[in-house]
Formats: sequence, C-alpha cells, structure tokens
Amino acid sequence: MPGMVDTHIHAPQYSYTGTAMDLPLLQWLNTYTFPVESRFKDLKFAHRVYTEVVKRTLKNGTTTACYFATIHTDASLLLGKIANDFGQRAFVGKVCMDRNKSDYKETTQECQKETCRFIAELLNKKYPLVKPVVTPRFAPSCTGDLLGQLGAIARKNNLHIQSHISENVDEVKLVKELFPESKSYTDVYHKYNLLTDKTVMAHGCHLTDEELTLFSETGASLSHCPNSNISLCSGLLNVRNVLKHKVKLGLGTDVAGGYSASMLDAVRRTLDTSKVLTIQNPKHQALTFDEVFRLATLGGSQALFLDDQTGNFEVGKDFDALRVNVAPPGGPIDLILCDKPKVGSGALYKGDDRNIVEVFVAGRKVVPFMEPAAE
Ligand SMILES: O=c1[nH]c(=O)c2nc[nH]c2[nH]1
Ligand SMILES: [Zn+2]
Repeated sequence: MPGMVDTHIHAPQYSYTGTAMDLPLLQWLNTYTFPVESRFKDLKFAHRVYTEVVKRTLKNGTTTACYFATIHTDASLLLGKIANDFGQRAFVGKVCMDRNKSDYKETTQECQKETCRFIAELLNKKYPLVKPVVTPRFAPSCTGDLLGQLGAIARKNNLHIQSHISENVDEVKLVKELFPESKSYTDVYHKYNLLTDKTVMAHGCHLTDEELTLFSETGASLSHCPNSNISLCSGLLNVRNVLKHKVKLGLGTDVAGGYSASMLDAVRRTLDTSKVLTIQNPKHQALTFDEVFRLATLGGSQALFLDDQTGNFEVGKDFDALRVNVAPPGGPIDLILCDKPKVGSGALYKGDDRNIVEVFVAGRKVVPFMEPAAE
C-alpha cells in the first residue's frame, strides 16, 4: 500500500505520550508541554527522543511526517538530520513563540533571527527529502509583529507553513481577545500572509463555514487530528463539511495531544469521530473506510503540497510504500475470512506495526532500519 502521511506531529512530545491526558488544551500546554519542550536545549536529550520518534513513526508506516520541534534551533536541526539519516521524508519546524507566561519563549527578534538561521542551515544540508517549515506555534503564543515577520520569511523563501487553529473553544475566545481587530481566527493568519497553498493548520474543529471558505480560496489545508481532539476534549471536526468546502485535508497523530504515533490509529479515530457525528445527527453521512484510507495517504500529500511526488502509485511519483503482511506469525491478526476486497480494511482496523514488514521511501528500503551514515 502507499506510505502514510502524518501531517501534524510534535517530535519532542513523543517523550511523554500517553502520560498527560487529563487537562484541556491551554492548561495542558502550561502544565505538561512547555516544561518538557524546554528540555530540548539539551542536545543529548533531544537526540534520544528524536531518534525514537523517527524510528517509531517509520515502523508504523509514516513515510512522510510534518514535525513541530521546539524553539531550539540546534535541536531542530538535529531532528532534520535524524529524519534524513533514517530516510524519512519530513518537514521540520523550529517552533516560534514570543508570547508566553513562562520563560519558554524567545524575543521577537531572536525568533526571527533564529528562524532564518534554521532555514538557511537546514537548506544548506541539501537533504533530498527533509525541508524546513515556518512554524508559528499558534496565534495566542505569537505577537502580531512576529506573525508578520514569519509570513514575510515564508513568502520570500517560498516555504511551507504550519500552525494550529480553532482546536478548543477557550483558545478561540483567547484569540478574539488578543486580536480584536480580526474578524476571525482564520483572519488573523490571513492578515499576516500565513494562509497559502503551502500552509497546513492543525485541528480546525470550531471553524465557521466562512472561515472554511477562506481556507478554500487561499488553498490552505487542514490536518485532522482526531485522537488529540478527543483526548484533550477539544471538539469533533466535521470532515464531511470540510470536504464540502473543497478544503484540502490530511490526517495527523498530533503526538502528544494524541496518545498514538501510529497513522493506523489516526485512520480509526477519524472513522470513530465521523460515526459519533452520525450518532448525534443521523443525517450526517459518515466517512467510509475508503475515504479515510485516501485521507491518510493521498489526502495528506495534497495537504502538504507534495502530491506531485507521493501519496499513491501513479507513474512518475516516488515509490513511498509499505509491504503489508495481513497475518504474520505472532502478529495481531490470526485470520480474516471474507471477500478479498475487505481484507485491506480488516488489516488496517486490526493491524499494527507487526503487519508492516517493509517500508520504502523514494524507492529506498528504510524499514527494517538502515544503519545511519557515519559522521
Ligand atoms: O494539540 C496541540 N499541541 C500543541 O503542542 C499546541 N500548541 C498550540 N496548540 C497546540 N495544540
Ligand atoms: Zn499540535
């Protein structure tokens, strides 16, 4: 099958996955996330966590990952090196934030300078599959000044952009207070030139139809992160409505708001969320397995503006692929007795990394792991 595309994952948060699932977003960030991310100034700690998250996601069939790192430039560059060494296709973002209650932030000027250094140094490495992405954390942790500078940097260098939007109702309220001149949360990013056809925004649970129209007009995409949306009690994204507005959409694990680094989990939670919406409103047409499989593969590549390179097996694209064994010895599936076309769905509902026996990125076998190149 085609490799899966994780359109939104926080690499440093892999270190505490599954241990902090009891607070809503804004409290969760202050209590758990910012203290942990502060530790990534330590390159040894960063090396340990980043190696494990790249290995874990590759083993689970993520051939492309769009990573948030932390505010630390050198550790973010290290994440790029590790992804390259293991052969994963990746976007890596040095996180930008100049507004926070705690010390985990930079000044506006530092953010701007370090973002430029990060981009220049990462591009200079000439990694074939690893690229920088401009990464304002989200509007509440950035001043308008910083957002404007990041929009200009992205435009000047023709770069991808990632951030968060409308994940939780308290966050939406806070954005209204912090940016009273803007019509909506989407309008804040639009004003600072951060909504482009190379932008991917995570969540979007509480976007209005008007905001979705702005996404569609600008070509910006959404990353649907259902595990995180449920785990932090943030909301339920109506994917059917997003697709109706012709907004590009991929799936994300959003580790560690989401407790699983596996895109197979993201597929299942997307189906579950859609069925919950149908339970709440029987007129809602639940997503089908085939639709969600597409979102995890081609949908993700479209959301990341990579669909000329990956997402399916069309002639001319790179070979990003998984070799799946539906029932390997010792695996989670003993038997599936059904018509052939349903075997794929059974395997993806019940399978895990034991079913993914080989992973290829751009034609190169990356699982079982290659030995990282010597220094
Ligand atoms: O799920 C999330 N995880 C984060 O780290 C984050 N930062 C801002 N908004 C966020 N949402
Ligand atoms: Zn996130």
